[in-house]
Amino acid sequence: MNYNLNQNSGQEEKQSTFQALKKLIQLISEEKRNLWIASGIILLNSCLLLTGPLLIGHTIDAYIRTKDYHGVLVFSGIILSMYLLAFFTGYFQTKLMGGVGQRMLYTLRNAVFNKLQELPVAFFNENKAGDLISRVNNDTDKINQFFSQSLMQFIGSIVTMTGAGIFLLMINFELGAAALVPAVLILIFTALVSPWVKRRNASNLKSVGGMSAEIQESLNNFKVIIAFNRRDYFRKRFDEANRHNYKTAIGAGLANNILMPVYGLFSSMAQLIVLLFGIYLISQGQFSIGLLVSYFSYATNFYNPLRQLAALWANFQVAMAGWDRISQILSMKNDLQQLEGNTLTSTALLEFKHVHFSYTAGKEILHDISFSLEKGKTYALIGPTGGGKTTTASLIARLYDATEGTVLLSGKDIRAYSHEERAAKIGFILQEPFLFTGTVRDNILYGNSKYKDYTNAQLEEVIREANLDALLAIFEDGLDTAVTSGSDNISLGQKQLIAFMRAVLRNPELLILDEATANIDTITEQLLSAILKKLPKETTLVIIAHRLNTIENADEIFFVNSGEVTRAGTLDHAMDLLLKGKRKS
Ligand SMILES: Nc1ncnc2c1ncn2[C@@H]1O[C@H](COP(=O)(O)OP(=O)(O)OP(=O)(O)O)[C@@H](O)[C@H]1O
Repeated sequence: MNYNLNQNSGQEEKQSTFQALKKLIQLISEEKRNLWIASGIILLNSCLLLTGPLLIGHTIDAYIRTKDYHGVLVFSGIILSMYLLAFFTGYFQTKLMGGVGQRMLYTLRNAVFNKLQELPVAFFNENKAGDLISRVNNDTDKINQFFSQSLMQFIGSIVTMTGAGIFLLMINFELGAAALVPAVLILIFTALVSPWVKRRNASNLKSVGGMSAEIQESLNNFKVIIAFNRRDYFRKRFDEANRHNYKTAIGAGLANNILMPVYGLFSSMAQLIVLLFGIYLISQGQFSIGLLVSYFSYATNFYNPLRQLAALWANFQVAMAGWDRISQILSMKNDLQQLEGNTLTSTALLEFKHVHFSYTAGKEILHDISFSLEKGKTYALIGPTGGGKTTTASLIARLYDATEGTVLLSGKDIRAYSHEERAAKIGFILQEPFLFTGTVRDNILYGNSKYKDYTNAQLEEVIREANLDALLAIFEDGLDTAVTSGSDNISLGQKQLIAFMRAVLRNPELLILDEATANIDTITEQLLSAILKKLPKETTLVIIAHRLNTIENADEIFFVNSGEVTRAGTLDHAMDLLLKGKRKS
């Protein structure tokens, strides 16, 4: 599956506006009732507003011209009450739709965020965090804005226009038909320019995503930027992203506003038609002044909402462009699926059978790899930088699936295990451990529900039994030591220790340490090796290390170079291979 959102035009983009809207409404199905109520109110409001001009015309012809002031007063009262009712129902509907919009935003953001949680590592390799944040934050808000502010006006405008159109035709068909000709031209124009308007808005949302990615990257790397004094470089990069966003925003703004003057022009044309044709009909004795006043009112009731629709239609296109970007994420599927009913085919704890792997199509990183790991043994993966050690370990932990060949865990295809089963069996300490804001305790217990209700004293006991107490003692406040976002208050080595404790406490059958001691001093490193020696004897260890002293106790050493894994025999032989490999590269 192509996980790159900016390359993947996605099926979602090809769907019609109607299909897109249908899917969006499905996602917020629990709001359907409120949408119906609000639509009912809009219908009532439009009926109230539409009967107004008819009553005004009637008041002029029946009471003002005959000087029946009692009738004028009664009808003025009726008209005023109708407008007041329309005001209160309008207020209620605005309140209702504001709630709908906010709940929709909540549901959408949850849906997108939950989908992100389901997606594999490959998805995050392909997409920048800043762009994803912009989709979760900004694009969902565009949809909220349309639903909370524009949708009901949109429906209201259409209902009012339809009603006014019917009245125009009913009062005088020829005059009505003539008055509606400009509206037909407007519809054709709108249908023609809408795809262009949507494209302009999509390009603007994309550039907002790009800018957000730029900000995220420079904030993440601010220490390097300051240390290398590259502020100007990043300023320039941000300026370019900002300029691009500015240009696309101007383009989108132009597209969104182009409808307005065109609609205005056609509305004025319609009024001129009504005036000239109406005067002609009065001169022929076929029309009264009262009717012409009502007629003008209906023509205004038809063309004013139409003018409003120009702005609302642009909002709708922005929302649909946002929805396309969101539905691209929602349509992504995790291709690391669980296989059904797999039988035992190997006795080893883990086995690679003719495994090939590519991160991107056409560039193979691992070539036809076969090896097996036995229960309770310690293995080391050594090899030159970029040789494929982390990639091999990532396939052992099923962060990715092999492009070809099979990985077996306890004799079964690794794809036959659920994510929970696999995570319980395999512990992986990454090169760059990631910690969450909280305490050392929160981070140690991350993904480990077994001890979540333990008191600190009970947990300390468990830590002592696992021989990890000397590591915990390194932290000033023990389990309560604060870890802040970005974990800048603790050292890289300390981060590795927390990741180490986290993995060991889960008691996995297979523990992978990818350069897990690279930032740790020699004495603490010896402490870690002692802990590793005391792990349950059936635990299998896979250690990736550049420092060879960390692997001297390995039962077997694999040499990983240029995407090939070979048995390296003794430590001396492995060092020989490593030196040769380095000389070659
Ligand atoms: N996410 C990725 N997308 C594309 N290519 C990648 C990705 N990660 C690694 N590679 C490529 O795969 C190859 C093997 O990388 P890998 O990280 O497995 O090497 P390594 O032996 O662990 O190196 P090191 O000792 O520096 O950690 C490299 O050529 C690298 O450029």
